[in-house]
Amino acid sequence: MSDLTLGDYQRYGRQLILDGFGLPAQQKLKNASVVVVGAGGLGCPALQYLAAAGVGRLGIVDHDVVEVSNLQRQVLHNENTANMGMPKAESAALALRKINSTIQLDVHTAQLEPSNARLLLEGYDLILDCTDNAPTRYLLSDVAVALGVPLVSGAALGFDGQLCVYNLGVDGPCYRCLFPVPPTGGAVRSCSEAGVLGVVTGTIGTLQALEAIKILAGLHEGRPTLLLFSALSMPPFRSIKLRARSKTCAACGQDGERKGTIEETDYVQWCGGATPDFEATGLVAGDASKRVSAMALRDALKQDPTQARIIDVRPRVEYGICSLPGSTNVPLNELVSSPAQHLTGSASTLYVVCRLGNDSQIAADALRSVADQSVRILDVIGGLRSWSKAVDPTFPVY
Ligand SMILES: Nc1ncnc2c1ncn2[C@@H]1O[C@H](COP(=O)(O)OP(=O)(O)OP(=O)(O)O)[C@@H](O)[C@H]1O
Ligand SMILES: [Zn+2]
Repeated sequence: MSDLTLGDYQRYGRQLILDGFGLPAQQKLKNASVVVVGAGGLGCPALQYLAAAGVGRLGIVDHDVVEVSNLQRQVLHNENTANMGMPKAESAALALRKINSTIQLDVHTAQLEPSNARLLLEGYDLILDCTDNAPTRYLLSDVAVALGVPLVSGAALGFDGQLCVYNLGVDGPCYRCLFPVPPTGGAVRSCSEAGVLGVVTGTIGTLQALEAIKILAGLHEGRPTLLLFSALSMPPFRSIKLRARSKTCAACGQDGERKGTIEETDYVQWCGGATPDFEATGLVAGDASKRVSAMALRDALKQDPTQARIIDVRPRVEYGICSLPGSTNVPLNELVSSPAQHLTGSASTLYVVCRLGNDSQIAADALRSVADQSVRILDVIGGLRSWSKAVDPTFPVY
């Protein structure tokens, strides 16, 4: 006997009539629960389609608040919720209730951590990883293994994306089977550093919802596959067949030594520490012999602009968006490959800037390695983000 209401038949009619879907699949969706961790670029489209398709219970976990820079791709949020600084989990729920008021939403404005992960995620049939950092990816994978539920994982950066279902069925691999050790710090870049196209997160997030619906409705073929998406290639999709679960995997293998150790694991440390956050106000101390605040750069320019040369190491496309007057653009890779070539001019101090204050440190070190004592080389803490916060509010933030 169907537990669909008359309204359900009307609402889901277009998928109910699909051959191979029908009433049985719709009922499975109605009785199913999915928790989506991250209500950002991937989580928003995923949640949107899961709610619209009638997944009976959706959990939303995100600790962050909505900002204007999210609206380019995080399609459940809007200008009002950004201006209010509303938590993303609430903002997403607000939009989802307008799409489908018949489903249950569990809103968790919380950061998923080893101490709360089991509690927040247990009781759901499936987990969606829509986050953007390695520690959370490992944590989610370990919890999915511990709870015995599939994990649909997405990632997007620049023009590229990835999609994979972990822990599927009896022998589907987990994230650790594929990546037993975390990538090294330098290899990991975030969307805020490297940029991302909204349609790319939209594509991957939508595919995450599709995988989830297939699994819940019993339509998934069950073969573990890694799907790679590259928006600038034609065709844009490639898929790689994955091996079954690794017997030696620390999490899901036979003697998995990590089993039962989630709460005791420092995932951030294991992944090489937190990404430094130089959302500077200009007040960060730093090593005074090597680093200065944006305000100190402003003062130096006021005092004697002829003695301050500014090298901006951002990529050309970013320099084209906005730049400090009098600065020279030398993208980081060019500078690092031949630093001596850029030690020209008569200024006594060379200031190195970038967007957030990370690349400028690498560039300043490269310049110091070839410079003599006559020139001081300083990088600007917090980069141009700090310049617009602490010195010139009319300078664009992007
Ligand atoms: N451990 C975690 N617990 C809860 N939410 C998380 C966790 N790690 C990441 N997230 C959330 O995952 C989402 C990732 O989405 P996305 O990268 O599109 O957003 P963003 O971090 O706001 O972007 P940007 O880097 O441009 O500021 C974010 O909303 C972030 O708050
Ligand atoms: Zn494994």
